[in-house]
Amino acid sequence: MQAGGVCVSGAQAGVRCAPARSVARLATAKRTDLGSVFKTGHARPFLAQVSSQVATKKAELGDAPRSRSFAAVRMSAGKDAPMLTDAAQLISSVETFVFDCDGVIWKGDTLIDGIPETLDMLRALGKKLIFVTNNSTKSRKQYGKKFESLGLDVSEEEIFSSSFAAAGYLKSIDFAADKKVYIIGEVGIQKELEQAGIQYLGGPVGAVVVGFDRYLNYYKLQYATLCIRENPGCLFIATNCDAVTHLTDAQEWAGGGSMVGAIKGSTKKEPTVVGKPSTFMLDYLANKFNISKTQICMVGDRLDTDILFGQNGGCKTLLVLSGVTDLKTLQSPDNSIQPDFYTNQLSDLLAAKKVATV
Ligand SMILES: O=C(O)COP(=O)(O)O
Repeated sequence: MQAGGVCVSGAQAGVRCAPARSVARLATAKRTDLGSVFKTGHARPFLAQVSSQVATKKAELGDAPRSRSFAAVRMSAGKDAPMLTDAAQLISSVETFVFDCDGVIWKGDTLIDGIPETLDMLRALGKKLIFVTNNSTKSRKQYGKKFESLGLDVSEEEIFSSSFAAAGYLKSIDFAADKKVYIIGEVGIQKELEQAGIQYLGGPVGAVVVGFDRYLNYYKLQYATLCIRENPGCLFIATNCDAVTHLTDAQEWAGGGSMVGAIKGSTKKEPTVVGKPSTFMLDYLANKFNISKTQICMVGDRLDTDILFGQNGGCKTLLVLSGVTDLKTLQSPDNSIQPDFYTNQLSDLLAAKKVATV
């Protein structure tokens, strides 16, 4: 278990992660609060680095590196995606909506405008709703509580997180019962591994799972590196490679891709990615609910994860501009990932209701 910045798993048991408490404070700070957070002693150099990354991040957004471990990657033929003008037509053309969470449903812990009404409308129209998040910090059960705390009626069975995907992937390959997993990540991965009956404390380590980890430190990097480099057959699994995430709605923060990038750097190995855009979760849920993927509309705010995920699975795709992708990035000549449609935010689908009631 890892709690409050103390690492109590694997080789680094009991090691205090110096900047962890400050990171936790920073996570709840608005941009204007950063000054007071900076005054904390040991956090200053660390936070100075964070601040400069935040300043340059927006310019980098269209350039998130893609893992080569994905299955086939479908790119559109360089034609700009049209803006969604007929929400009713899109809604009637599919049976299921798969929603990304961060940037579509919420930003950090803040609900995006119009979400409850939009979900209610889609449910009233008989659509199946599924929520898929690359953020591995929570288990499906914990996400259920998050939805509830935001006033959304979503059941655990409708939620698929990359923490769940990591455990599901290991089960799907019959991960050896006598081997353990070493986790760079937070409690969500631990809980999902427990649920799947997979051990993650001690050795021998047969797989390293890397997810978003606010308590990352050098010892964790070193232990994961040793396992991957020196344990014969040790797997390197990434929950996701997202460049940024929303710890708060006030700014974007270094995402799970930064932790995965560190291990790629030290091992020179490519991970098996189980989160979006890998189709592992899509295949799983399509199979579980017996849904044809052509009857799914994938809605997301990221091109290189959500939209690619939908396209890799043969789904319709809708990009919303309420998250990390802006219109400029979508329409940049450097962007080769074009959704079927784009719109400002999910609640634009409510236009279908207006049409129906006129
Ligand atoms: O927070 C992340 O890294 C990604 O989360 P998302 O898949 O819900 O957008």
